[in-house]
Amino acid sequence: MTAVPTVRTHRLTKQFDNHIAVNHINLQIDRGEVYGLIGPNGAGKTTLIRMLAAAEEPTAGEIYINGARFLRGHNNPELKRQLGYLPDDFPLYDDLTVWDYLDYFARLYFLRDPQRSQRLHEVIELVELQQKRNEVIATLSRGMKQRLSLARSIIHNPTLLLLDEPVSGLDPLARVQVRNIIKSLQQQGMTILISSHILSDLAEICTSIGIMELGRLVESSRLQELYDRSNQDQQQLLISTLGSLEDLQAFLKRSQLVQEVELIAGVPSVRVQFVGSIEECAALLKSLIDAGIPISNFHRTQETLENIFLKLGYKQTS
Ligand SMILES: Nc1ncnc2c1ncn2[C@@H]1O[C@H](COP(=O)(O)OP(=O)(O)OP(=O)(O)O)[C@@H](O)[C@H]1O
Repeated sequence: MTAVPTVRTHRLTKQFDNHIAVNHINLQIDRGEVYGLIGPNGAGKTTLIRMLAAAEEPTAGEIYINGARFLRGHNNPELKRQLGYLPDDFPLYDDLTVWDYLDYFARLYFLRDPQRSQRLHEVIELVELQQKRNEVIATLSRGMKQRLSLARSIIHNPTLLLLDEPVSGLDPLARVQVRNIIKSLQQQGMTILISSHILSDLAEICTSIGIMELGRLVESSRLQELYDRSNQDQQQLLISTLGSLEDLQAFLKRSQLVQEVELIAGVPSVRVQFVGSIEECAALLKSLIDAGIPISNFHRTQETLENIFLKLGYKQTS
């Protein structure tokens, strides 16, 4: 029996006046995935996330969370209990302490003591705000505030966490901290949907990627599949030798699968554009060794998610 996906949508659509912001989207996110949603400004990511979070009513289509359907015009309390949502502009209450703020939200979810206090300790530890527990929110840095918002969105231990641009405006260290929290939540079994324009961050944490363009989901794949597909067309190899660079270059140029060989300044290495499969790549390495060329490094580089996105040719909205 196949497992029920955590999120499934069927022809999900949102129209604002004459503008279709989300257009017949069939999305599936399996349990335990970290699903990265990317796409240019105005592609419809926020609108899609808001519909999944029950913050926006769809114009048409269906949403299923863990197999149960969101009912139109119904409060869906059981389903909402399974959702955590961090919008990109959620207000914090500056005068409250970290503890009181989280306690307030825990009460909204009817968590009772001693479980409520225990859960507060857990999430405060997870987002590393133990030292700031009794500080008022106004005194926190931007990164700390974002970690606190993340703690608020998971206080009720949801199965699905929806994060809309959670790292925008954060410095590199603060982004690492948020990434680490997301990794911990995934290890605890949470399914996470995250939108971001910082593709290098998504590449670090995501298991799958969806690309939106003009309201449509134009790509939805496992991250590894995207990498494999992009590597099928062309790969870059970095090869170093202890011997003569000229011999190495001449040998490589005889291979029909090598399109270009470029010397790298200052080091005994070449950069090679290679158009073969991974097996042919292994065969190239073997042939170099068989030919007696002393190879000291042979590295097949991974295309970045950013390059894959650009190579796929997705365009900006107007
Ligand atoms: N409440 C609304 N009323 C009218 N149009 C809206 C509304 N919300 C969003 N839109 C429009 O729907 C389209 C999709 O917007 P959305 O915010 O979902 O895109 P996005 O991919 O999240 O963009 P960004 O990356 O800039 O956050 C845009 O053209 C936007 O102007």
